Amino acid sequence: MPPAPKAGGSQHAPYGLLRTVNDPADLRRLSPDQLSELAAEIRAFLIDHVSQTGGHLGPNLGVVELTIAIHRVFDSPRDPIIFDTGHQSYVHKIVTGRQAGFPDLRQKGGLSGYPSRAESEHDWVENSHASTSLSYAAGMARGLQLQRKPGTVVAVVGDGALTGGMAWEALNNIAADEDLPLIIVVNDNGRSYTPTVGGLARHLSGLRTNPRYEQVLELVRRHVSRAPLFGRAAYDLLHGIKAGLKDVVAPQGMFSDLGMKYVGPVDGHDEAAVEKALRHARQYGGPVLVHCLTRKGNGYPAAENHEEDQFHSVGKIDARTGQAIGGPASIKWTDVFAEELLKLGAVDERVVAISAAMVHPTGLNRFAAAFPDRVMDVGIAEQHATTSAAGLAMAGMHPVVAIYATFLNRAFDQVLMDVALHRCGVTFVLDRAGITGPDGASHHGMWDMSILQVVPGLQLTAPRDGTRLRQALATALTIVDAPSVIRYSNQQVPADLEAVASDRGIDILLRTELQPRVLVVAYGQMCGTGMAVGRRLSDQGIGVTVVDPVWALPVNPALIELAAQHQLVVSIEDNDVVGGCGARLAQELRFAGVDVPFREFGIAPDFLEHGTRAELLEQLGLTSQRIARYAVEAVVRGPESQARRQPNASIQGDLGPR
Ligand SMILES: Cc1ncc(C[n+]2csc(CCOP(=O)(O)OP(=O)(O)O)c2C)c(N)n1
Ligand SMILES: CC(=O)[C@@H](O)[C@H](O)COP(=O)(O)O
Ligand SMILES: [Mg+2]
Repeated sequence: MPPAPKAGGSQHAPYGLLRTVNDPADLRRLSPDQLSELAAEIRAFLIDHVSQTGGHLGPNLGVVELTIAIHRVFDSPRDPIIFDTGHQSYVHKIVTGRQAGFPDLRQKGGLSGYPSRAESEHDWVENSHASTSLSYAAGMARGLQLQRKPGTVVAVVGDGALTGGMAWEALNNIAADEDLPLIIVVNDNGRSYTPTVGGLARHLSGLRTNPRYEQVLELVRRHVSRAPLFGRAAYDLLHGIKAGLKDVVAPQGMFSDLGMKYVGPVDGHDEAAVEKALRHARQYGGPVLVHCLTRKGNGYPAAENHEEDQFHSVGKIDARTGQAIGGPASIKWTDVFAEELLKLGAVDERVVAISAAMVHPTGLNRFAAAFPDRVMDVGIAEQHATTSAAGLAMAGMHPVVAIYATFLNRAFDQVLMDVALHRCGVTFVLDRAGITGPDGASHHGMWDMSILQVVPGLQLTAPRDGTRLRQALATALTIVDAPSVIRYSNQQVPADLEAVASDRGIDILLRTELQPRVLVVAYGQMCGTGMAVGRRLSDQGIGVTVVDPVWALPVNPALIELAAQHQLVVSIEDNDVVGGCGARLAQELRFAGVDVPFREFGIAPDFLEHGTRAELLEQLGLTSQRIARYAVEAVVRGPESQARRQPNASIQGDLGPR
């Protein structure tokens, strides 16, 4: 049990031993007692800091001893250490010289919540999308081999990430290469957010034989090595006993069946035991899978006992109690979706819901409680989720795939070729669309409208408020011959924004008395910004119309006509500006022969650092001030006045300061 942080949260208590650890080499000088003390200090450090900043507290409390052991046995960065998903890399950062950065964890300009190559030579993979580590590791190990470089690649992969398809593509390859210098450390805490699902989870728990398997083995090893038989005979005897034991005490793991050397299961909170297993694995020389049993939130009862997700990801909390700090939870888009799906599902038995290991975060938990056999958690398997949804639709159901926008990226081909090609009525509800903030580059849901707008027949809406979300979900369930997409952010739901008129499905939010010169087309939550732009233009005596297309894809012909009645069109979206809905509208105008100056405002085609949503929107110039300023100058001095500042300016340069 770590020393309890002092009342009132972060005291940044002195961490005597921890302060002496500035590099992994410092770990190798510590005695077993000091290692136990260090683990306790690291736990206290994590609770002390992450309770202040928010972050992945539970996963990191579960890998304290495991990370220490890995850094004592292997020599990072000569031995590259890859963390799958990367949310459990805080301990790795703590022991690789970044303790001082934790007060600014996940804040703009501060420490990333994931590995960061800019931060350290010990970090390799920044992508927070799960199930990729074994592929990176296989490639790196092959690279070391081909260059005849020394070094062993270590991949730390969770039981949840192992349910992802890429992990099995990699395992298939790795198992066939008996010389690959690769150690796979399975961090098996039995959970993703909730208990990990599927046959693999069952198999892993089957491998969690009682620890007696290792003890019995140790006993046999000790006595056999003293027997009169020596050399090969002793080894064969021991090997035969061990294999027999494994069959008797533990089911033969599928990893061994695949040809992988399997070591474990090992108590992942017993640093010495993990170290021993890793040293044994390293001696083997080829790919080895070391199966470590851990507990998410270990050592912090508030996390261990947190039923929903064992503090997988927390906001600011009271370090002593684990209670959330801050005002009453505001109504999020997810809450509105959860409530509406429950209502619609109660009267429409076709509705089934699919999640990729995120039932709670996507708001499906209430539907699951009411209709347990109509929610499928497929594990971290977005591609399977998408194509199995196509299968459900073919069987006459109406599947609703609830998924974070950024994670749909990896299922694009399934949306295109498995859903849309077959005209399947599947509804995708994309949560965390747009700028999400603290999770950084691979978590912003900024590409969905760009990649989805090329899918033939796909219908997409970005609701501007809760009422439009409810209406959108009801409409989506009537679309039975094409994929339908509803996307919204991780923010709280704005107040309803009623239209002053509607024109063939287009909601007109603002129309000045003055002859309208500027048309502002705002998508989703950016309608608020669109209205602010409209008010600024109106205050400057410029006639303006602000509209919400409601269903953004396919482009509504009424919007083309509306654009033709204006001198300038400005689109605003919380999506990559390249290939987004604005770009698609501009293209449709061109195709329709409507020659009106057009400027799209969106997210620059770049990988955005972590920060708050507001900070990043400001940085991107996605503000009403900047957009209105552009529109005024374009209308008053002509769009050419807004020509690119230099002939070869890239899109990024045009969207304001980087
Ligand atoms: C492709 C993808 N889908 C979903 C997620 C969201 N996610 C982040 S961590 C996590 C659970 C990971 O479970 P596991 O690999 O067992 O790691 P643990 O948190 O248990 O240490 C999920 C589903 C993700 N990061 N990537
Ligand atoms: C690591 C990961 O992918 C998730 O844990 C993610 O950080 C959750 O994001 P939210 O906090 O927006 O649910
Ligand atoms: Mg897990």
